Amino acid sequence: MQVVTTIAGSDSGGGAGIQADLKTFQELKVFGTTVITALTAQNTRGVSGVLPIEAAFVKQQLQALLDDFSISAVKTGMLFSSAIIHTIAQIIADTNIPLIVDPVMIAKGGESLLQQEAIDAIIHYLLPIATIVTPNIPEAETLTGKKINTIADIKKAADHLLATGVHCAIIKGGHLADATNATDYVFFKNGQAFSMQTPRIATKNTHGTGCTFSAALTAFVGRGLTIKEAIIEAKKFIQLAITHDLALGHGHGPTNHFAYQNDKKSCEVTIYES
Ligand SMILES: Nc1ncnc2c1ncn2[C@@H]1O[C@H](COP(=O)(O)OP(=O)(O)OP(=O)(O)O)[C@@H](O)[C@H]1O
Ligand SMILES: Cc1ncc(COP(=O)(O)O)c(N)n1
Repeated sequence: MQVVTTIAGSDSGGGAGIQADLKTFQELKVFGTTVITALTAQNTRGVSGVLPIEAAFVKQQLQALLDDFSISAVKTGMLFSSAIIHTIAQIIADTNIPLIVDPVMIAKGGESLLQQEAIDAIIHYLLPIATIVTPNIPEAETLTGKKINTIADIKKAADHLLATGVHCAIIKGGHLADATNATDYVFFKNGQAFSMQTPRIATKNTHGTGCTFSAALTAFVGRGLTIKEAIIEAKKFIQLAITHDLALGHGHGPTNHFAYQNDKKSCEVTIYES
C-alpha cells in the first residue's frame, strides 16, 4: 500500500482540510498520514476560530513521517503562515517526493486561512519545488497579481505560475460564471495543455471541493498514475462527490467522499486537447 501525506489544517466540520483529505485517501486505498498546520473551529456555516501550530512542531510532525515511511506523494492545503511554508519547503526540497500544492487562501465564508505575508512564500519557496499547483480563479489572481476574465487570461496566469518552476498548473473553474459546465484548465511546463469539463451541478453543498480534488490527485499520483491520468481521475472523484452531495449542517454542506467507489464507471469527463 502506498503512503501519502497531507500537510493542512483541521476542519472540525469534517468536509474540508485534513478530514476531507483522509476520507479521500481512504476511499482511494492509499494510507494517509498527516501534518497539521492549524486547528480551525469550523462547520458548514463558516470558520469561527483558527489556532495555528508552531512552525517548529509542524517540522517535528513532518520529520517524524519522513524518518519512518516511504512516502509516494505529498499535498499541502491550508498553510497559514510564511514560517510554516519556509519550514516545510526546506524539508521537502531535500526529498524527491512529488508535491501537490493546493494554495488554500480563503474559506467559503470569507475567513482567511493564509496570512497576507505568506503569499510570497508560496510563490518563492513552495512552487519552485512543486509538481502540481491547483489554484481556483481567485487564488490564481492573487498568486499572479492579475485579474482573470477570459481564457487568454487563464493561459497567461498559468504561464506566470509555470515560470516559478512548478511542472503543472491546474486552474480550476469552479468560480467561473458558467451555469452549464465546470471546466478546469491544465498547463504543463513543456507547453502541453488540455481542459477538462463536466456538467456543473446546481448545489450549495460544495464545502471542501478544492481539498477533495487535490487529495484525490495526490492519491492517484501516489499510486503511480501519470500526472495527466491522475488529474482526470481526480476530476471524476470530485464530480461524483458533488453530484451525490451531502445535505448535512445548515450552510454549505460537504461533498460525498463515498460516491466515487460506488459509481466511478458512470462519470464522463470531456477532454479538450490544445
Ligand atoms: N457546482 C459544481 N459542479 C461540478 N463541479 C464543480 C462545481 N464546483 C466546483 N467544481 C469542481 O470542483 C473542483 C474544485 O474547484 P473549485 O474552483 O470549487 O475549487 P476551490 O475554490 O478551491 O474549492 P472551494 O470553493 O471549496 O474553496 C474543480 O474540479 C471544479 O471544476
Ligand atoms: C482547514 C481548511 N482547509 C481548507 C479549507 C478550504 O476548503 P476548500 O477545499 O473548500 O477550498 C477550509 N475551509 N478549511
